[in-house]
This record gives sequence, structure tokens and C-alpha cells, in this order.
Amino acid sequence: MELVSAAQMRALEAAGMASGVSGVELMERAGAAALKAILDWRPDLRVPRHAPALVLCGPGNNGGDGYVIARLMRGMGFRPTVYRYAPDKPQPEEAAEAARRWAAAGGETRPWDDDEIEERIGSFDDALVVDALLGMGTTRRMPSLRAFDSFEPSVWSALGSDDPSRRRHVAIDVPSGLCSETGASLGCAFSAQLTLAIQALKPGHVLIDRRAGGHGGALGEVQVLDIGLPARLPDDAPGPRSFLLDAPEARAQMRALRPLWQGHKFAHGHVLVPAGGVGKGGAARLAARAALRTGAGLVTVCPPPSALIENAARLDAVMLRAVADADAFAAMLEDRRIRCVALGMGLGADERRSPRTRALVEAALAAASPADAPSSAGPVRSAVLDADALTVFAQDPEALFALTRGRAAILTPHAGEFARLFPDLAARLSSPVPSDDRWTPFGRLEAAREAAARAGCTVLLKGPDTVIADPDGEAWVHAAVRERASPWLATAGAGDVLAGIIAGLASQRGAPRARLAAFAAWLHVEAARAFGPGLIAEDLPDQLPGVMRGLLAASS
Ligand SMILES: NC(=O)C1=CN([C@@H]2O[C@H](COP(=O)(O)OP(=O)(O)OC[C@H]3O[C@@H](n4cnc5c(N)ncnc54)[C@H](OP(=O)(O)O)[C@@H]3O)[C@@H](O)[C@H]2O)[C@@H](O)CC1
Ligand SMILES: [K+]
Repeated sequence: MELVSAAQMRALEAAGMASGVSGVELMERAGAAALKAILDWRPDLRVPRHAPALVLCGPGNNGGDGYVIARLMRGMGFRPTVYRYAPDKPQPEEAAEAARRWAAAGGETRPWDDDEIEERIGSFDDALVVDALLGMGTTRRMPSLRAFDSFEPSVWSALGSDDPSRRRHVAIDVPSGLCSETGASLGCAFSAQLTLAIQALKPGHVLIDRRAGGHGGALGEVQVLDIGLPARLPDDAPGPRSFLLDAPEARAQMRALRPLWQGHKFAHGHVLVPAGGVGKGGAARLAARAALRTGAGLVTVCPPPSALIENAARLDAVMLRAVADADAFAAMLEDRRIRCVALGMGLGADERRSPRTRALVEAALAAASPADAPSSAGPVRSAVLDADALTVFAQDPEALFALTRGRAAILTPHAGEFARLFPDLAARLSSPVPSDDRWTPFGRLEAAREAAARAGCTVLLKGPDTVIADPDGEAWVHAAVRERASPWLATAGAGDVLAGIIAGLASQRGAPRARLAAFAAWLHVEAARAFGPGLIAEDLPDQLPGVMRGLLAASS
């Protein structure tokens, strides 16, 4: 599913209007679809028709949606009151028309008043609250709105009102104060129990912003409302494209692998996983097993000769070959059947071990295919760099980027490794939204894109909301949030398994890399969810066959 930026949403809206639908009609559709969704979500609200409701309307078109909802609710017998925020600000034409229609229908509009809103909420804790203050047009820090405190989850749980049957806080498009591009809470944000995204999901619906200085802001359940705009972005829509790796896409990725499973084991590709020395081989073995379980034809763990016996005692289906140094590794890489090298896991980044780690990285990248190799050039060979393969370049990230630029490579940093390679981007990601005028949204998508452009290869920034970007700007988000949250993945070695899954997929299909890595993140999370509590990293690879079988069954 595509994640649509505010600028792209405007292009979509313009395309809809060019096909003859007016802006006023789009707003009417948005309002009607929102009210239907609210009543489907809480069918009990259909019954006591005189239920009180507060509709919080802002100065822009998000507010316009609110006036339409208020009018339609009134027509159904609700008693909504509109609170107008920033009443002196001129409204766009469509929103002004929606406000006129509301007034013509006899609706009551009151100026914003924190005390009054708080009081109303206090006296009607069963009131439906519709937040239509700000949507995609939020460009700067929100002033602190005391009334928003009344909707805070902690307040509702203290009142005993967080019981699912009493949920009533609905945000139109995005909770006001939450940046639709990044998910950042811009100072003060509405806490919703249901968020109704107009026409498409925006990045802010799936990204988690961890920066300090925000207050409130929750999405609750997220639904997308189709208001009849074109399903696809026009070709000339601005900005790079972003996608969510959701269940339909995971099934499509699985279907794309199926034809590859009919050939010889070498047709599935051979993966090499360099390992650390004595006592340090566990991480590489975890990655190797995951690569094999994901469908690599052959997987070989390559420890230094001193650790050969130890690894031999722990491996069966995974093969083993000692690699004394980078020259021996480079010689091994002359075998064209090797389709992927995954390295960094357990290799070591301390003074003693980093020369070997660095030399192996250099050899792996020198042997990786050019990123833009045509399919006529034969199978792609990729390199997956994780953990110590990244950390050894902390003092000199440019030296790494000189090797990765233009190569079929995937860097898989977690937040700490990302900060070592891209300290300025990490600092921007965590700095509070400035209180001065306009804010240029900078979130995980922007950070991953910038990192991929710098490194000249694919970058996967790990997290519950994993973001993967290619250097051309195409980006994928894999969101293990809400119903797909998988707290069990916070276990030692889980990252090694992810590197192995990526390698297993890359050994079968070398491209497109960002998409493939996003699918790996999906498999990784589903494996964790399939196992559930008590998960340790060793359990993950053996869950993969069941997860993949499930995807195939769902897509046949
Ligand atoms: N596109 C579509 O297909 C459709 C879109 N629709 C709806 O339109 C919504 C987008 O509408 P929008 O563009 O008018 O922006 P919106 O969020 O209402 O706010 C703009 C106003 O807020 C102000 N403002 C900004 N930041 C602020 C702050 N921190 N604190 C205070 N004020 C702030 C800003 O002021 P300015 O920055 O201009 O000074 C301006 O006055 C979209 O989310 C969806 O709900 C549907 O109706 C139909 C189809
Ligand atoms: K809103």
C-alpha cells in the first residue's frame, strides 16, 4: 500500500478534481464516510439519537470535514456543538462552504474555550468527540491546548472510560498536532481512539516518532476512508514514493518467489556468512540458519581456522569452511554461484578484531554486483552488512560509503549503529520540533532516504517501524505496531536472524532491494508472532517455514 505525503495527496486531489469532482463534493464525501465509519465502529451510538457530541474544527479543510460531519450528525438527531479553533483565520473556500451549510442547518458554533470544552467533557463523559482541528496542513508546532488533556489516555483510564465499549475520541485524517509526514507530536497532540485517514495512509499513520518534547498524540485504531479519488498517484506526483509492506504485499512477494523453487539448489543461490573467532560464532550461525530456512540453496559459515571445530560441532545443514584471511575470502568469492554475503554478526569491532572485519567487508563489497546491473548480466550478488561490519567504520563512515556506493548492498543498522554512521541525521531525528515558525518535517523516512543517498546503497533502519530506502528515494515501511506489535523480538540475536532472512531472500532474487528487505522484516516479525512469549532468537528461523506456508496458502 502506498503511503502518501501531503504534497502527493494534493496531487491526487487535483487529479480527482480534474476528472470533474469538486472540492466541496470531496469534503462532503469525506464527512459522510467518516460518520458512517464512526457509527460502524460504535453501533450503539446509532440508538440514543440525542447523544451529545463535540466537533473541534480548525481553520483549514480538516475543519471543513468537521463541519460536514457535524451537519450530518445533527440531521440524524445528535446534538453536536462545533468549537472553532483560530476563528479569525480565513478559511479555504470549501471549508467556508461547509461552515455555511452547517450554520444554515441551524448548527451551533462556539469559539474555542479550553475551560468550556473541559467542562463539557467532564459533564458528558459519553460525548462523542470529533477532532477536525488540523490534518495534513499542520506546518508548525501546536500551541498547548489544555482541552486536549481531557482526552489523554491516562485521564480516560482514571475515569474508567478507556473501556472499549466507551471509546469515543475520533480524529479526522490525523490526530491534530501529529505530523502526517513523520508521526511527530508537534508540541501538543490529540489522543484518538479511532483515526480515519482520508483516502490514503500517510507516513505519520505508521511511523513512531521518538523525539523529545512532544505531548500526547495517539492514533488508536486506524481506518482508511475511500472518497473516490484515483487509486494510484499520478505519474507527475511530487516527491519520492513510499510504501507500506502490508499483508497483501507480503503475499505478492511470496508468490514472486514460488517459480524460483523449482530448480537446482544452486538456482536458489549460495550464501556466505563470515563468523567471528572462538566463542563468537553464535550470531553468524543464527543468520546462516535463517538464510537457509528462507530458501537459500546453500549456506556456508566461514569462521577463522581456530574456530572450525567449535562451529563443526554446532552445524549440520549449514556448511562450514574456514577462511583464514580476506585473501582467502576473496578467492572463495570467485565462485559465481555465491549470490549473497551477510556479514558483521559477531565479527568483532574491537582493536584486535576490526582489521579482519574491515578486510572481509572490503572483499565482500568488491565482489558485489553493481547496483544497476541489467538482468542480462546474470544473477545479482549482494552484500548485507550488519552490526560490527558497520561499527568498524564508525570513525570513518565515508570510507564505508566509498565501498558501498553503486553496489548491490544493504546496510541494516539499528538506531545505535545508524547514529555511528550518520550522526547528523540521528541528531535531527531526535531533536525536538522547534518552536519557531515553520518546520521542515524530518522523520525516519527522510533520515533513511538521506542515509541511502549518502551510502549509495539500500539502508534498512531497524525499529518497530522499520524503514528501508533505496538510493533513488523509493522507501518501504514495515510497521510492527498496534495489532502487529511483537515485543518478543526485543531479544538478543534477533537482528542477526533478520540479516540472515534478508540474505536468504537476496540469494533468490537480487532486486528490488528495499522491497525485498521490507519483506524480510515482515517474515521476521511474523516468525516472532507465530512463536509468541518466551521467544529466543534460536526459535525464529524454525518458525519461517510455517509463516511462508501460511502466506502461500493465503495467496493461492
Ligand atoms: N486532500 C484531499 O484529498 C482532501 C482533504 N481533505 C481534508 O483537508 C485536510 C487538509 O486541509 P488543509 O490543507 O487546509 O490543512 P489543515 O490541516 O486543515 O490545516 C491548515 C490550516 O491550519 C493552520 N495551521 C497549520 N499548522 C498549525 C499549527 N501548528 N497551529 C495552528 N494552526 C496551524 C494553517 O495555517 P497556515 O500554516 O496557513 O498559516 C491553515 O490555516 C486533510 O487533512 C483532510 O482532512 C478532505 O476534506 C477532502 C479531500
Ligand atoms: K484532525
